[in-house]
Amino acid sequence: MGDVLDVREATVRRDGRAILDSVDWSVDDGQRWVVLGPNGAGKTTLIQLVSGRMHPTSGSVAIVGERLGRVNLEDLRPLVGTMSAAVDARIPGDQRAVDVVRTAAYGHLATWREVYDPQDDRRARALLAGLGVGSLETRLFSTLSSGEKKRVGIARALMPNPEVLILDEPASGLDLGGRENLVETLSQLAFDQFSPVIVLVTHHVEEIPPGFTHALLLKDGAVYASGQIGETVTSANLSAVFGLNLAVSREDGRFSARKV
Ligand SMILES: Nc1ncnc2c1ncn2[C@@H]1O[C@H](COP(=O)(O)OP(=O)(O)OP(=O)(O)O)[C@@H](O)[C@H]1O
Repeated sequence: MGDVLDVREATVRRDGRAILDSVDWSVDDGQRWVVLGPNGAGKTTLIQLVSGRMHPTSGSVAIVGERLGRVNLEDLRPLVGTMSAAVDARIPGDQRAVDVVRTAAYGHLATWREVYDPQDDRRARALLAGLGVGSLETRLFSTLSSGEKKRVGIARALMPNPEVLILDEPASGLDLGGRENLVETLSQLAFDQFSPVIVLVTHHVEEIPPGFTHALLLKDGAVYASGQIGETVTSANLSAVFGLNLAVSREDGRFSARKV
């Protein structure tokens, strides 16, 4: 039983089809997970379950011991911070970076009152600085580059001090430099013992930051493999999941994969 996330035989049915099929997943404190799988494998659906945005059709999902269905989804949401393109798209562009982050303390997307707790203010600025965008705190969100927006989005997700940080394809759309810089920042977060549990959804093994400990491979809505990252992100497993012969290698904590 996972003490932070506990998913048991979770099935989600849509249009008569199991888009998530009897998924078991246990996540404990201190773990950093990557979720991999081809398009349509069910990654987004699983993330919606464990961030309290959707109920399973059958089976159970518990977040820090609180089981979906027994508590209000609204009460569970502050436990999970999410950074995704979908959340980014809802952030009003006329908000300053620091406001985008500190409003998250109250679950809002935009400033709705002028007076903030100075502690929130300090925390928002410290998170921006920690993510390397401290100098941009007064810039309007709409004027930030894609990479800068992603860093502000991660600071925002961390603001309520969640138990779980979910990063849904954080490197998508970034150029090579932006990706490498973000992977480095995420690696620092992964190695930081004070970071919450981290779940990273990605399509590319090159985007797995050093320091990640576990991997979950999804195929056709079901778990194909799950466990320690080195034993799970293997040539045999990825070849089976993606349906082509892949050679996976790992150097200095970084993975790469190519067709053979
Ligand atoms: N509301 C819905 N109704 C019907 N089918 C759905 C619904 N939501 C998702 N699906 C289907 O469920 C499957 C899994 O979708 P999901 O978005 O979870 O996959 P994913 O692994 O995140 O894919 P991608 O990598 O393309 O983002 C897909 O085939 C999708 O079309």
